[in-house]
Amino acid sequence: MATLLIIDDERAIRKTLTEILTFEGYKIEEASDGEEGLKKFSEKSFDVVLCDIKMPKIDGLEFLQKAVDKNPDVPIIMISGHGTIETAVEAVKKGAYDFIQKPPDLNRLLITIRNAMERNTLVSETKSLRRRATKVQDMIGESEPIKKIKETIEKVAPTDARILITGENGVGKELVARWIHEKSNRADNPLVEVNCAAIPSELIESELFGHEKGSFTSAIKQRIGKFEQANGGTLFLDEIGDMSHSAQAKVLRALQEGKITRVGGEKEINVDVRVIAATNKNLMKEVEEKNFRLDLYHRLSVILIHVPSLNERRDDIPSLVDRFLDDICSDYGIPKKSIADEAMTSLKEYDWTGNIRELRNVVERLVILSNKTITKEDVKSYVLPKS
Ligand SMILES: Nc1ncnc2c1ncn2[C@@H]1O[C@H](COP(=O)(O)OP(=O)(O)OP(=O)(O)O)[C@@H](O)[C@H]1O
Repeated sequence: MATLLIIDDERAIRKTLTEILTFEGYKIEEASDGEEGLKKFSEKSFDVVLCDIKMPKIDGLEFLQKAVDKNPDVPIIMISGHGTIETAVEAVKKGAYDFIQKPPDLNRLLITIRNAMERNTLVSETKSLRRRATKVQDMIGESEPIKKIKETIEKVAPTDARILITGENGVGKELVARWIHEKSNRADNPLVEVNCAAIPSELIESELFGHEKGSFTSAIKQRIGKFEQANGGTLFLDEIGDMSHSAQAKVLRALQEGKITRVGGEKEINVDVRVIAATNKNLMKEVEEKNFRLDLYHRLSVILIHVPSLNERRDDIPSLVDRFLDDICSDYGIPKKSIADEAMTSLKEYDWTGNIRELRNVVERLVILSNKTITKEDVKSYVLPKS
């Protein structure tokens, strides 16, 4: 549900706006002056902010400036009373999305909010495009398993075969999926990622297949699901082992027929999507325990890629550490720190239950806390042994 922040010192205006917008299906938070508004704005994320211009303490313009500094992506609509229209125009020049006049005209208000939300989606879509334009991170490692994974990627990427990637958390499953997409004929189209474990089971179907307006209480407008967004490209279903039974059935149908139906809709929509799935679970065990459908398992696992844990390929640790030192020091804008041989040996022997993600965090910690050269003592002090 979209959340709006209304900042106005006039209680009556806040009350009216809240009533109207709640009725329209928005979730509303109120603030009675710019200061309170700014506090809420910093604490939570909002889809749109409505802000009065004339207020005590921090006024609308000052709020705008500070809010834009904090998060330029949230559209702010100014509410202007008599005599503040010029200020409202100025506010728009300074980054406000638009303004509406008091007393607010209902239609104009709703349209402005809707447009603002749409712009917001565009902004995030452009960002994800930009992210896509940046190069996929190198896959570091010369160990036998990594070499084999790289060879497999070369072979399977150009086909449309579905791939199941298995391995513990933080081993690089997502990176493997990105490389497969990058080297496929679909690379110019989107790679859309869904983390099935992060989405509540009652929302997963709408997330994957979209919904029609009004199909359930919070479905205030039509929404395009991830399958449609990934059309022509790749859909990466991460943590597939956590998907609900009913979503599994629908995904199976989408894979069998290449068609989906939005939640609450009737129309069948053709989708051309290559699915790559990943899981840290033993899916066959999930099948035996009846948590996962065998037919879906077979559909997803034409090619299996297992990414071994870092503890099983310790030879890759030095080159990973070296790359992370490079990246982190350049992010911090400092000369690259070096690492003593003995310190590297300690890192090679450490128990990396958190895999590569943990290794990167540890290297970042060492960069921050150590002097020019990371010593064995640094590793001893800052990388605590696991019991
Ligand atoms: N071979 C590699 N070379 C360089 N960086 C890597 C490599 N493998 C993984 N990483 C980095 O380690 C981090 C974790 O990798 P990734 O997110 O791909 O793991 P994952 O297995 O998908 O984790 P999860 O199961 O928790 O989603 C990322 O920042 C990734 O870029």
